[in-house]
Amino acid sequence: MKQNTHQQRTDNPWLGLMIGNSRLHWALFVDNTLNSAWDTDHLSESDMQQLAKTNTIPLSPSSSRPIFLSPNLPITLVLASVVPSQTKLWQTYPNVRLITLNNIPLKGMYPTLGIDRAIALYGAGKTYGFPILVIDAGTALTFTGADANQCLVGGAILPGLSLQFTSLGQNTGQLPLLETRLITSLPPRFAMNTTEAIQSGVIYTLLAGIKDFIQAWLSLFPESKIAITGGDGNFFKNFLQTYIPEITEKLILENNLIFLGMEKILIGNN
Ligand SMILES: Nc1ncnc2c1ncn2[C@@H]1O[C@H](COP(=O)(O)OP(=O)(O)O)[C@@H](O)[C@H]1O
Ligand SMILES: CC(C)(COP(=O)(O)O)[C@@H](O)C(=O)NCCC(=O)O
Ligand SMILES: [K+]
Repeated sequence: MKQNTHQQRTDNPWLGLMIGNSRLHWALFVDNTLNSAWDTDHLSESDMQQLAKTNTIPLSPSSSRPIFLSPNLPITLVLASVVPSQTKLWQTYPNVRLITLNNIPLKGMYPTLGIDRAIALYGAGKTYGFPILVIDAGTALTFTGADANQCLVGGAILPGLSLQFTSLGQNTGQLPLLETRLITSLPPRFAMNTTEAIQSGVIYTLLAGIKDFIQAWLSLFPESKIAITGGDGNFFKNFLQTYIPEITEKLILENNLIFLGMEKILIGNN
C-alpha cells in the first residue's frame, strides 16, 4: 500500500549539541538533514538523565514542557564543547559521540583551537567556499579564517558584546549593567547620558574593530565571503551593513553555521 511505503522509517534522527560558554545550542537532524535548532541554558545532570530515559529535554529554561524527539531510545547525541565541565557531564550520556579537532578536515589547526571555531569554519567553507572568514559573535567574539587550501590562516579572540557590558557593570561602582537585547538602534557617537555612553563606547569600538579585521582579511583574500554567526550575529550584521555598506554583499548571516559544519563533518562530501 502506498501509505505503508511512506510509513517506512528511514529518518534516523540524531541530536547535535554545541556547548558554548553562555548556553547550549541544540539541533535535531532527521534523515541527516538539519530539521530544527534551539538554545537552552546549561543543563543539570538530571536533565541529561531525562534526555537519556525519555528522549525529552526542557524546551527552554523557563518551560517545563518537554519536546518529543525520537522513538529510538536514547537518541544519538553528537557533542562538541568548549566548556570542559559540561563536556565531562555530557560524556556520561549513554549514546554520545564527541567531535574533536581530529574529526575536522582542515589543515594547519593548532592543538588548542576551539572546536566551535573549527566546526563553524569548516561548515562555512564547505557551504560558501574557501577562502572564508568566520565571525562568531558569542560569549567571546572570534575571527577565524581559512585559505583556498582549507588551511587555517588564524584568527583573533576578544570579549563579546555581553561580556563587555558585564565587565563594566560588574567591575565599576557607578556603571549600570546593560542588556544587549534592549539595544535596537545605534546610539549617538558622542553620548550625553551614561547608558548611551557605554553603548557608544562598546558598540562603535567593536564595529571599528570588526571593520578593521574584515579589511585586513579582504586585503589577503579579496574574493572571500565573510560568514557571521553566534548569539549576537544578527545584531552585528545589521549594524555592519550601515557601518561598512561596501561589504554587505560579502557578509552572510547564518545562525546555524555550527550545525551546517556538524552535518558536513558527519555526513561527508569532503
Ligand atoms: N537567552 C540568551 N542567553 C545568553 N545570551 C543571549 C541570549 N539571547 C541572546 N544572547 C546574546 O548572545 C550572546 C552569546 O552568544 P552565544 O552564541 O549564545 O554564546 P555561546 O555560544 O558562547 O554560548 C550574548 O552576548 C548575548 O548578547
Ligand atoms: C574562543 C572561545 C572561548 C569561544 O567560545 P564561545 O564564545 O563560542 O563560547 C572558544 O572557541 C575557546 O575556548 N577556544 C580555545 C582557544 C582558541 O580557540 O584558540
Ligand atoms: K560560539
